[in-house]
Amino acid sequence: MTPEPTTGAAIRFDGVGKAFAGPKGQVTALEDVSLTVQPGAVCGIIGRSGAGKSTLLRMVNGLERPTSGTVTVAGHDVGRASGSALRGIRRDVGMIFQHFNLLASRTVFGNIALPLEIAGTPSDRIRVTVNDLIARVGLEAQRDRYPAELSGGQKQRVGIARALATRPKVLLSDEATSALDPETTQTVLRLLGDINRDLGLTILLITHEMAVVRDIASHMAVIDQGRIVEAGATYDVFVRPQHPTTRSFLSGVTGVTLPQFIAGRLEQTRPDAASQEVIRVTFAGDHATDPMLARLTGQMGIDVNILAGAIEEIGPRPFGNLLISVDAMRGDDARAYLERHGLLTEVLGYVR
Ligand SMILES: Nc1ncnc2c1ncn2[C@@H]1O[C@H](COP(=O)(O)OP(=O)(O)OP(=O)(O)O)[C@@H](O)[C@H]1O
Repeated sequence: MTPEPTTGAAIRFDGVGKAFAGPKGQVTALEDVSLTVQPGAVCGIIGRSGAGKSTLLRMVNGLERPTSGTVTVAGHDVGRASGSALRGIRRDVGMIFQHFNLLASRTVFGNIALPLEIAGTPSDRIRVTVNDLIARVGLEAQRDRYPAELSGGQKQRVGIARALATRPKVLLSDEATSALDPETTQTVLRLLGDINRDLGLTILLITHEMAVVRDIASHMAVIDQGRIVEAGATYDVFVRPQHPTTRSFLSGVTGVTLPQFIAGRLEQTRPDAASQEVIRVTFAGDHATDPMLARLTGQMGIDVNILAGAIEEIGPRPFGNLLISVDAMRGDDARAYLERHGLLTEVLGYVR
C-alpha cells in the first residue's frame, strides 16, 4: 500500500526560546525564534556548530520543550502536549538521522517494519506497506540484508523508508547527508525531493552545508547563536543575502571568492584616484546571461576587470555571481548603471 499523498502540515515557531542548565550556568540555545514552514515546503535550516539547529528540530517532535514561546505542528501545540496527544503528533512527524540509527540485529525489512509493529499494525498490512516502501526507496535487492551489509546511502534509504512507515505529514532530517559522499548525497537528496513532490510531505532539514540547501530546499533560514538571522525563499536568500553569516556560508558554495592576491590587499578605506573598487555583481533570473559588463564598457566607457565568477541554478532558475573591479572614481556610476539594469551590486572594498 503506497502512503497516500497528504496535504502536509505547517510547522510554526512563535517567539521560541530554549535555555539549558549547563555546568557553568545557563546556556541559551535559542532566543526569540519565529519561523513558519508552509505545507509541502522543504525548509533548510543552516547554521554553524552549536548554533541551535538540533534543538530547533527536536522541538518539532517534542524531544525538547521550549522554555518560552510555542511550537505548533498542523495547529497542535507540541510543547504543551503530553500522553496520547503527544503520541498523535509524533506519528505525524518522521525523522531521519546523520548516523541512520538502524537496529543492527534487524534486516532492512525488519527495520522498516519496527514503527508499524510498535503501532500494533496487523502483520499482513505490515508486509504490504513495508514491501511498498522498500520499492519506493529502491532497495528490493537488499530486503533481507542487515545494516552491516549496506552502504551508507542504502542505510539512509532504510532510514527514510522507516520514517515514512507511519505516513507522517512532516519529515525531520538531522544532517541526513553529512556522513555521505557527494554523489550519494545527491541521490539521497533526489529521493527526498521525489517524496516531497509525490506525497506532499513537509520537510524540515538541518544542515551546515549550503549546497544541500541549494539542491533541495524551497525555503531556508539561517541560524546564528540561537537566533534566526535571515529567512525566506532559497532563491531570494541566495541572490540577495543580507546577513554576514549567510554571506559567509554562500562564499563556500558559489565558489566565487576573491583571488588571494586581491583578497590580501583589500581595504575599506576611502578610495583615491589610484584605487580600484571591488564589486560583487549578482545576476538573477533572465539577467543571468546578459552581456551587461560589455555594455558597461561600451555605453559608459568604464573598463571592467573580471576577478572571479560562476553561474548557478536553484531549481530551474539561474543566477550568477561575478567579482569585478573598476576605477574607484567611476564606482558609483558603474553600480548605478548595473542596478538600473536589474543587477544587484555590493562593494567589497578597494585595492591600490
Ligand atoms: N541537553 C543540553 N544541555 C545543555 N546544553 C545543551 C543541551 N543541548 C544543547 N545544548 C547547547 O545548546 C547550544 C545549541 O546546541 P545544538 O545542538 O542545538 O546546536 P547545533 O547547531 O545543532 O550544533 P551541531 O551542528 O554541532 O550539532 C549549544 O551551546 C549546546 O552546547
